[in-house]
Amino acid sequence: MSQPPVPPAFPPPPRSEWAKFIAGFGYAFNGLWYALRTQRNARVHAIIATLAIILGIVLHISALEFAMVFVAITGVFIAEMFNTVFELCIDIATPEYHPLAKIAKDVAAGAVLLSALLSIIIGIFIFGPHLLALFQKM
Ligand SMILES: Nc1ncnc2c1ncn2[C@@H]1O[C@H](COP(=O)(O)OP(=O)(O)OP(=O)(O)O)[C@@H](O)[C@H]1O
Repeated sequence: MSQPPVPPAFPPPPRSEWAKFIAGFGYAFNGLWYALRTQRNARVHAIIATLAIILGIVLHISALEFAMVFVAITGVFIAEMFNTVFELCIDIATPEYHPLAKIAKDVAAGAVLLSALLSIIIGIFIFGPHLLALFQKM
């Protein structure tokens, strides 16, 4: 009996090295979009990041301060995306309850929490003095 055609596990490899390089960006943006689309925390980070950037513009923070704000924003996103990767890998490996799966997911979530706390501290150090100066002027 003839077998139905098996779909390729991955998209067929692009031809040239340049096409592979460009396709790599496409895959990376797919990953970024997946995280924003499916992860509630990533969307909350995106809203807070936008507000922080607007506040930075309004308060005229320096270029170095902006650089720190972007480091904090990117750090939280990177942690959130790795957390998503771990969750997906754990769900593939252990769809049922497993105490080690629980620990792995909790540790990954802890890393996101840590990066969020760090960004709050950075935010206080950067925006605090500007907001204080603003209120003293009033
Ligand atoms: N397979 C499992 N075995 C044991 N405990 C699990 C398992 N899957 C999830 N858990 C527990 O449930 C918690 C939440 O897991 P879940 O995968 O729903 O993550 P989440 O934080 O809700 O994900 P999201 O970031 O998508 O909202 C984990 O931190 C872990 O304590």
